[in-house]
Amino acid sequence: MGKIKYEVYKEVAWVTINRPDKRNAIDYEVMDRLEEILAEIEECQNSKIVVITGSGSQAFCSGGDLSAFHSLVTQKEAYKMLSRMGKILQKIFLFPKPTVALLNGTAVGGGCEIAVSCDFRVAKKRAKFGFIQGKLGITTGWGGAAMLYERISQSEAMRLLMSAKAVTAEKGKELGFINHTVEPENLKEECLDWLQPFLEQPLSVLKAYKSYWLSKCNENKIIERMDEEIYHCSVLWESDEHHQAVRTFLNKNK
Ligand SMILES: CC[C@H](C(=O)O)C(=O)SCCNC(=O)CCNC(=O)[C@H](O)C(C)(C)COP(=O)(O)OP(=O)(O)OC[C@H]1O[C@@H](n2cnc3c(N)ncnc32)[C@H](O)[C@@H]1OP(=O)(O)O
Repeated sequence: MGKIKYEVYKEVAWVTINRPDKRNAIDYEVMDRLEEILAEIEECQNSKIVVITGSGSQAFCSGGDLSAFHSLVTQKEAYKMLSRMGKILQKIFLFPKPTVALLNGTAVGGGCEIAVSCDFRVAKKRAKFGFIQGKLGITTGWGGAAMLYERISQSEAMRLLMSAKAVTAEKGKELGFINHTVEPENLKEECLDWLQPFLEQPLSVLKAYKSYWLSKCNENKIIERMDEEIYHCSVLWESDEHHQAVRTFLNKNK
């Protein structure tokens, strides 16, 4: 089984990051497959909605693979990786079909950026999420802040980003970041139940409503703000604080 599982089931395209032993961290192979699968889903007439989730019961996604990206030292090296994943999240944010992040567990760092790139977030009860990048001496690096400011209020978005703290799905519901919570036992079916009213509409209607939202967003402005954020993260990436924080994490189990 590859690092991403993809199937169409009950008119939903299910995309599952499949690295549970690494808390579904994103590496270059995951990026390769995400690019391929998103292109396939865009053309597919058998799916009306895209759900992105993670394998296992512990994590949705723990962000960038710190082992894989530890070798990126300079701003230029970091920017190449960050901008590649940033383009993937731009594609998800601007995707013509409705998109859903199904948080099957913890979402931290870039994992939250994947979640915020989706139109909706459905979370397992007691899941936690956190834009924790500040603890690594960087900001969000895949455009997550720009997208978060489109999803919830400025002050709550800024609080999540600047505090770099993980919060519960219940708190996320209060903020309007989490749209629905489901019991852990039957995530996929409960998520499908919540999506059922959407699935009763023709794909053409769902795509039209998504396009009205994207018109309001001003796509070019979103892309510009995401690119600016990605560049700033790549500059911070070079800092000793960031490299030390990554070393600390990678040495923690040694
Ligand atoms: C690239 C930039 C990007 C961005 O913002 O644009 C980012 O995402 S920066 C943020 C990067 N992510 C992190 O700092 C999170 C690191 N992981 C954790 O904090 C924890 O693993 C957590 C909370 C996700 C889960 O904790 P838990 O106790 O359940 O698991 P372990 O920590 O014991 O981890 C199990 C196993 O997975 C490996 N792991 C977890 N996260 C990552 C990761 N992001 N990259 C690489 N490897 C990861 C961890 O090392 C353990 O491996 P093992 O071989 O079993 O020791």
